[in-house]
Amino acid sequence: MRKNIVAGNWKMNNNAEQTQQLINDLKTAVSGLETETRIIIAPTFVNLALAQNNAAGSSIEVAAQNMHQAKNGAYTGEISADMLTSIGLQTVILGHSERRTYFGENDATLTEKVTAALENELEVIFCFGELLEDRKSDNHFNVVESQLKNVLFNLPASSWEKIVLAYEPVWAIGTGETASPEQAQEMHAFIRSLITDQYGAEVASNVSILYGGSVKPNNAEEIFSKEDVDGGLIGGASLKAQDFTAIIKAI
Ligand SMILES: O=C[C@H](O)COP(=O)(O)O
Repeated sequence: MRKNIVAGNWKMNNNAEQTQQLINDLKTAVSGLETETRIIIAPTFVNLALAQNNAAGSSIEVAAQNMHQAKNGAYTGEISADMLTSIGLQTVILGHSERRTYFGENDATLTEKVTAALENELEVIFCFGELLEDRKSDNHFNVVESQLKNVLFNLPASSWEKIVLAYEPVWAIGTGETASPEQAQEMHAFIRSLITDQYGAEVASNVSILYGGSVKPNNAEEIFSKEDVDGGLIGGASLKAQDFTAIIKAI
């Protein structure tokens, strides 16, 4: 049975002190919550170990925002899957649109990254989604289908236990504009149907599909109420303990 997940992608925000403070605030806020929802935060690389230590003993899981596909070697500035698991991390976000846009990540790179993550037994939160021009030209289903098929559909069915999907229409990220709950549901149902066609109903029904793109306390409940929306990948609103907690409570 798939789980609801609320994951906060902190992006390039919060120094060490702010990381510690936000985790402390979050721990207090979620300590009394009776929820089955998985709560994940993804601080910047340099603060992952600190976050891991601070979150220990709470229900907050820590994830990385990215990793390199190589095992190790001369890749200045990069971080390997083994380095992440060595500090106790179990989850990595891959394929975020900011990585695709600003750092040139594409289907080929992401195939390598997903493979390396899974080989190291990391869970992958795989992000994908169409640009505004794709939606305007009614090409959004094709774009999403190819992003998924090119990177994930060669995996064996067993690997899907370690895959979480995050549909993030690029036009809704950080813009204050969200997909309507109906648009999100329409796309999430389409994604689940693609997985059903490729892997069968059991795999499809067990995959958590998160929505990301300007999810806030005031719109989370309506988006999360949709049948195929299993939570969210939250950017801006994950930087305030109160807002992030309100979003967790909205499931
Ligand atoms: O990873 C999170 C997404 O990019 C959403 O960011 P946002 O909530 O600031 O729009």
